[in-house]
Amino acid sequence: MEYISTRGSASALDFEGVTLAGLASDGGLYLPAEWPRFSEAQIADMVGLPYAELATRVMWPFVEGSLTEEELRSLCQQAYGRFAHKAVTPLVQLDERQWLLELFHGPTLAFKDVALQLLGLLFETFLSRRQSNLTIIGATSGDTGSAAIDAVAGREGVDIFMLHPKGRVSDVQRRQMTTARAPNVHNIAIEGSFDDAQAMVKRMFGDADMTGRFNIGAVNSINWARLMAQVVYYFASALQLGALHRPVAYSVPTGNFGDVFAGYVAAQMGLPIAQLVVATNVNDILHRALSDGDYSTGTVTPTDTPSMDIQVSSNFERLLFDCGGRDGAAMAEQIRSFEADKAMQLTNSQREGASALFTSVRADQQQVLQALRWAHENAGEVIDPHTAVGLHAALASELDPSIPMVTLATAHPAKFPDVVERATGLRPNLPSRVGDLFAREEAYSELPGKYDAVRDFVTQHASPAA
Ligand SMILES: N[C@@H](CCOP(=O)(O)O)C(=O)O
Repeated sequence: MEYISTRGSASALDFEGVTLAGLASDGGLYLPAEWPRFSEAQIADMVGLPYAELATRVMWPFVEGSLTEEELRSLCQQAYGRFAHKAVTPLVQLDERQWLLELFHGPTLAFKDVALQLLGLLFETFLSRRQSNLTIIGATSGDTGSAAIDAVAGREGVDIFMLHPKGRVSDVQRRQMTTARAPNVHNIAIEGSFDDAQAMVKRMFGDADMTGRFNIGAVNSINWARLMAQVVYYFASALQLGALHRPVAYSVPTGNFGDVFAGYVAAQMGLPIAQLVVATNVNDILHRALSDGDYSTGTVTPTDTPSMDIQVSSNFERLLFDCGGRDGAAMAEQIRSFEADKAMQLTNSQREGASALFTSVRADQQQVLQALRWAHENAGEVIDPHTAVGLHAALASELDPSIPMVTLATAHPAKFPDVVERATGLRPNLPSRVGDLFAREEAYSELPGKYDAVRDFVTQHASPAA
């Protein structure tokens, strides 16, 4: 499989190349040169497979040429063997129509583990093959940070620098990152928002001095391998719900558009998906873009759903590129003008292409609390506030009620105990697998929200390229 950049001028790479590169050298995001498509018979053959085997079948077309099928199978077995539920991503029924897809049974209690547990192993495999090393630079609004740290802490040949917006993640989220004590882990709290952190990460990939000295790598969903691994749970859930006989719809709480873009990829591969509902909080750039074509940033408003407090959604570029005719030069120009004006209008073809599968709903804080209460009172389920954003959107959907609607339950409720308690009166307990989180000592550095400060910190602490 060959991968091309959304901005058209970076060299095409194979799967190993894109996994280690993270972001393309022209600032774009990598995508497969064409979508692999399964036949109905191939999809029917996947029904009932254990998760690791299903993951091997679904991801094989993307990795072929860089791994053998047996190598991929072994990595999937290792990655998904660490999950606390045998099904890895179990479905829970809420009522006749509404379902939850629980994605939080990994080590750090959020959907990010599904991809990052595998990505850690992919890095190890490719780096030892090349006898090389990697300086990972990542940004998190709460969940990616701990999942990435868990995946690479203590691994040979990898340093990780994780930026989080100071004071804007939950206590559990922060502690999950800052209590991980391994010499290759560097947590940095920056002044500013997640968008500021994400912008610094992307800037470092374009900083010739840094890329000349270090092998810079990515763990955010700008890295194609992240999205690829997230495609699998759409297959797992849709097949369980009989998607070969009736399509399934999904409501996806999202900030960086990666999780829902993985659903789009599943649909391109032949999975019968009726609709993807993009669920946002009041930081609603995606909702405005999909409903009015208006992709303009505003100030980030801190909410009860901090992981989604994002105004610049990296993966939206992948959708615009794919729906807009895959014109790299036009995409590069559109992004240049967005970066200058902090605003852009979607083209007609981008709007039409997106509307074939996507719709969107925005949830304010009251609606989030109501959805939390709805799940508890109607189905006896305690959900996290991000999942509640998705559930609010799922309940608002006007789709044919015979189509099952699956809300992605992206995080464990115990990551956000205060909000859950405010809505339901119940304070969820942390599962024992996170251990004595509140007894452990924290360690992190604080830096101003300035690129130069982050660059100097990385320069001082990272190992030079090998
Ligand atoms: N919501 C994320 C933000 C980063 O998103 P990613 O999917 O690109 O890693 C978080 O919790 O950190």
